[in-house]
Amino acid sequence: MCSTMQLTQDCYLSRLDGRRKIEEALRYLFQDLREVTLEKDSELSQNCKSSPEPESGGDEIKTKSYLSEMEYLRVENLRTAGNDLYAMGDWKGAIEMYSKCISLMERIPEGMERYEWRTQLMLLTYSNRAEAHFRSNFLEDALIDANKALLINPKHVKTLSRKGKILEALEQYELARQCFNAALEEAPRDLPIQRAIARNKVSYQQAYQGQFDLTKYYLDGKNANPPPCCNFVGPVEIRASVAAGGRGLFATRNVRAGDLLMVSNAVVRSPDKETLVTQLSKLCSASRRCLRQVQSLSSELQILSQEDNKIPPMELFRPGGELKLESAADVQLDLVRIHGIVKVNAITVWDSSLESEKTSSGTQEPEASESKYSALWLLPSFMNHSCTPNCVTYNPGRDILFVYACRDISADEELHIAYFDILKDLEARQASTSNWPFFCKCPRCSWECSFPRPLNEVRQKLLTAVQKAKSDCVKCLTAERLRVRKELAGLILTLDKVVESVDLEPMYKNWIRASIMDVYLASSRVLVAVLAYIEPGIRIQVLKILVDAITAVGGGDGICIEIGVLLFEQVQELYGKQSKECQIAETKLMEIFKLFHGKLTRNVFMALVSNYSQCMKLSEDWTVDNTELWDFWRTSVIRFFGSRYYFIILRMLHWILPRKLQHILPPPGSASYFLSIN
Ligand SMILES: C[S@@+](CC[C@H](N)C(=O)[O-])C[C@H]1O[C@@H](n2cnc3c(N)ncnc32)[C@H](O)[C@@H]1O
Repeated sequence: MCSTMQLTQDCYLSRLDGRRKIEEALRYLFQDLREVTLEKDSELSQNCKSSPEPESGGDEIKTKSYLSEMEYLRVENLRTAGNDLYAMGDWKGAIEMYSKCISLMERIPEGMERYEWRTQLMLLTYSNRAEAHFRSNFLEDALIDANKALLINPKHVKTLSRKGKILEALEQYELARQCFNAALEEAPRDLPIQRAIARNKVSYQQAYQGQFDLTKYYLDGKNANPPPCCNFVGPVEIRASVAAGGRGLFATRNVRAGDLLMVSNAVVRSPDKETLVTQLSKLCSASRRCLRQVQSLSSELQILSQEDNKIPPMELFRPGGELKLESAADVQLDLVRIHGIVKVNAITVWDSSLESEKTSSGTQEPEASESKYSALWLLPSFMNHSCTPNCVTYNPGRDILFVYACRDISADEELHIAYFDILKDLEARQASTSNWPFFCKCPRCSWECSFPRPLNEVRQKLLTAVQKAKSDCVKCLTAERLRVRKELAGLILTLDKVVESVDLEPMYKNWIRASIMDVYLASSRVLVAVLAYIEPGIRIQVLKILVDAITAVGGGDGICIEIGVLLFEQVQELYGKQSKECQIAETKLMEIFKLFHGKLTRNVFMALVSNYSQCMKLSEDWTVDNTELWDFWRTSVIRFFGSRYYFIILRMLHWILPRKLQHILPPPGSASYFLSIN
């Protein structure tokens, strides 16, 4: 019987090849067996006719479960078709074929003649279907299949390593390690398994111990990609938030500024939020774990959702947490709710390819522009907003979000991040929160609400003065410009004297400074633009004020690092690299970096300083304005050599001067490069 079946199968398959084979097979397989007509192939049909039919009558179970020769042939063909579709990357088609194949095989009872053959085939089909499920993100289904295959043969190497991979995707790194080790025992020289074990070791350290090594990423500069990072859940817990209502994230123990609290990979990302909804819906229908995680997020659709205020178990988010392989039927998520979840929780971040333009990492702003994308991070979605937050987010790219404590936090304290730029006055911050259905009552907002003098008015006046001085700088003649800029330098210090003279605790003074930060920044950027003319001591003083104010209010934003780096460079220049002042400035800058990047080695710290420094030089805002210098060169060249030879001389100077000094010449294309003098 076996040889007849083999012959039939060979006859049939030998006539089909490549795509035609699959198409033919599919057409054939989808027909009811009774309708299968193989007349076209006389040889094959003859063989089929000659194969024995199942015996009629007799034992009831035997006749029902016993497959006809045609059905045996069909089992083989279904499996082959499944494999072919799998090879073509059609996971859905492959799963369908394997499933049909399995249900046919299930009809062969134990003790039958071909039971051994059926067992082997069942093992391979389950194993392949596990892989197809894995590739289409049906992780729990993939695990169920891998388990079934391993029940048949617990030492099947391919299935063991597949199961390890699936378990890793389900964040079960310890169980994954056991699978890879078992596979290695069977195949000690298998390189992919050895590599999987090495990878698993890194994942284990990241997910369970919070050890992430981004050294290479930092040293490779701004165009590098961070390494894959696992989710990590540090000393945090979801609890009811009395202050905000709903839920919030809390510290479970005391943490120090710069400690890593969690790492999260976005589950979906897209430039537009509509696509996020589609992606999320697809993901939820594939993975029950993901569905339960997403379902626990707030949608703020009070009528539709009772989930919004439930406290989900941390196990749901913790790598290695309990894994339930339940059916999808008991958990449902409709599109309206997914829309709500995306609206409330998706964060808009800068695209990592535009790293240099990043001003703040991971601020939640509902509006998306071309250079930004929206993504949904699960556990960080439980963090509420504060205008004086104790946590910062850092997104190095690859949809990874690191959350660091930006100040010391006590056990049971609620963790907050800033949803938007908080270096603004109360009115502007309140305008930002209007995108969300809440009114910020954080200590800073509450204090500013009761502040007797409306800060905004003062800020507006100062800003107008700065703006006027800035435009005067551009319009007036060189000598005049210098005077105006010196006045501007005075303005920022006068402003700070006013703030300093107010009878308040230093923290409140810094809150005021943070609220009028745009004035400080506008003025300080102008200050930086006239590096050559302003006394360096003043510059350092101003930059120090800014760094202190920003760290006091939020513990650090991208801008804080920029100013910190600028301050460090100025101190280096003024006092020398070996000076005590420089060492103090370096320690301070390292503290600031720690808030964003955790603890760093000096090597990495220096590389990061240089990266930021380069980015700032490229960024328009911080570009040193050398217009006066360029104008001086242009007028001198024209005066001595005449306008006829101006361009030739200029080009020669560009050629002769070392790279370091090139900046003193007007760069080609700049306004100062051309002959006309404004
Ligand atoms: C990303 S969710 C934060 C977690 C949410 N509280 C929960 O229970 O799932 C954002 C929502 O939390 C609430 N929220 C965030 N910060 C808040 C604050 N400072 N005060 C009041 N509600 C806040 C708002 O309803 C906001 O739309």
